[in-house]
Amino acid sequence: AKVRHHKWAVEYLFWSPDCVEHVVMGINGQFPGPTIRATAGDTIVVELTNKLNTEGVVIHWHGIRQLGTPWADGTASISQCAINPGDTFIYRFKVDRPGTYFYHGHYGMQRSAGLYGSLIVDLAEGKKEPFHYDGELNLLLSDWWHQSVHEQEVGLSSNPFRWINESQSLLINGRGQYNCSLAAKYSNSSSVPECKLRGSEQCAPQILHVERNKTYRLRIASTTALASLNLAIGGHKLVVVEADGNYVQPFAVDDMDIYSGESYSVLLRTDQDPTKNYWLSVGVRGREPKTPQGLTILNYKPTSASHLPPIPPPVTPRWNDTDHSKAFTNKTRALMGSPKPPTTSHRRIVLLNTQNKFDGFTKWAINNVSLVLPSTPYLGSMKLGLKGTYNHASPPEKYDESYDVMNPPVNPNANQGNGVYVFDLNSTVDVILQNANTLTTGVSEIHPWHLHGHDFWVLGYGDGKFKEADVKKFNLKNPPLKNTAVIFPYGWTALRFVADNPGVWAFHCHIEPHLHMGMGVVFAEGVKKVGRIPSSALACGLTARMVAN
Ligand SMILES: O=C1O[C@H]([C@@H](O)CO)C(O)=C1O
Repeated sequence: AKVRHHKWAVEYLFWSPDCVEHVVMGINGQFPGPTIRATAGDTIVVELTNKLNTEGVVIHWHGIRQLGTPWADGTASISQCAINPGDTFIYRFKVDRPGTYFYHGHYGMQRSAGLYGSLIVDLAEGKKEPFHYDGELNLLLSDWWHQSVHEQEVGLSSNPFRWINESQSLLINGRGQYNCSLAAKYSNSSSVPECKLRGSEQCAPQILHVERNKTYRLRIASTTALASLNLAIGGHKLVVVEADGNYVQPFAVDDMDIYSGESYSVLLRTDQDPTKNYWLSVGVRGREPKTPQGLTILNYKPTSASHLPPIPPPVTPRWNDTDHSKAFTNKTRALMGSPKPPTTSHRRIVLLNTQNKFDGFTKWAINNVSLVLPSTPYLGSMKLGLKGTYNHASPPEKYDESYDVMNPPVNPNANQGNGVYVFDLNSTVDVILQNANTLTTGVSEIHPWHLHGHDFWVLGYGDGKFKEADVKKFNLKNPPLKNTAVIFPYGWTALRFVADNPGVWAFHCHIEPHLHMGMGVVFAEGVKKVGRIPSSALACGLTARMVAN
């Protein structure tokens, strides 16, 4: 096993992700940040210097469990203090399992500002993937706004509330086209002109070059702020083989959904006419798509990449065709031989997701509590037994049974809080995520929930209110292991995990403005067993005083 050392500077850059120049949060002069590549068992060291001048920063390694290093999880107010301007923090952690991952900012809305990149862990030497492939292509998907993240944040926390609305563009590896379209000539209604790109522009699509009759592994991760996406490649099938770093029973689809926080590997067989090129398209699901598709080209060598595909890009399924999304999601099953969940759990918590008001401000709340992070990070507070840094009462384990999930809340007023769900170390926990109607009649939204520090088994999805009888329908045979799972509109999702990783862990909606509006909870287990926390992670709030003494 190797130690892979990286020296990074986070800074604002002028950049044109979608051919319009704005400011992005980049790393070492690059947007997206550099790809980290490692082998399972390696140790990754990132020496991160904050060159933002007027704001703190942290980076979360999404999908890496941080076994034994909970202080390296990169969540401001939870695992560490934000790194101050000019300071350097050293992230040091082991990548114990192969898979497709990514990293991103986890302070304020810095992910929306562009602070992200890919993290790919190869199999340890001598080990074999359960599938064959000849080549690899990497796609990191995101959405992009022209309004600055600071303006977005202020709008979300203003009264009256100002929603960020839909993004201006979708980016594939940080590249999209706003004022023009690669596929303008196929569109009869489009008012945008054909893009005239030379290929060297920051917004020029990254062409996917392939050879005929080969199998490619596409590694796809979504770090969108808001959008749920659907990806398709004209004329080609996609065979899904990995989800969130875990192997799945392979299944073939014409198009696939990917929610923010998810990652997949799909196999692509280049078995089509090699004298042509093909569109790869990415479109918005679950919200009325006011954002044009993200596009790039699958180019068969030696055909010229400038030959536009003869047929229009794949049409994204209708945004509100939830059955299509459910059909895809329900196909995901763990690969035979994968670890199975314990057959029973020690504790079940039910988390109602609602949009609420607090003092006139629009919020999201979980069991009527909207999360406000404390100024002293939990990990240090809890390890050192500090009092008064967060709500010590246990947050609610369920919601009022009479609550009508099909209608807007009768009493829309939520509380604010920052209590912790503390689990017995090594206990098995079930979480039922219960969706509901927003403040608007007839609206329930998609929320992809991401758990830090663990994978969970997805035991099932259902419509309406979760009932005790639904337990009988749990899939205990081959539930997929994931770190992010969606709740569908007006539905529930059941998860099971083993609380075996001493630390304090965020569990939240991966839609960044929703988390900003309070849509998250905090889990903890075995904190007394956590090793020595580096003092650089404790340099704020009440823990700073302990370090000073
Ligand atoms: O949090 C949100 O707020 C808006 C809308 O509900 C109110 O404008 C929206 O679509 C969200 O996802």
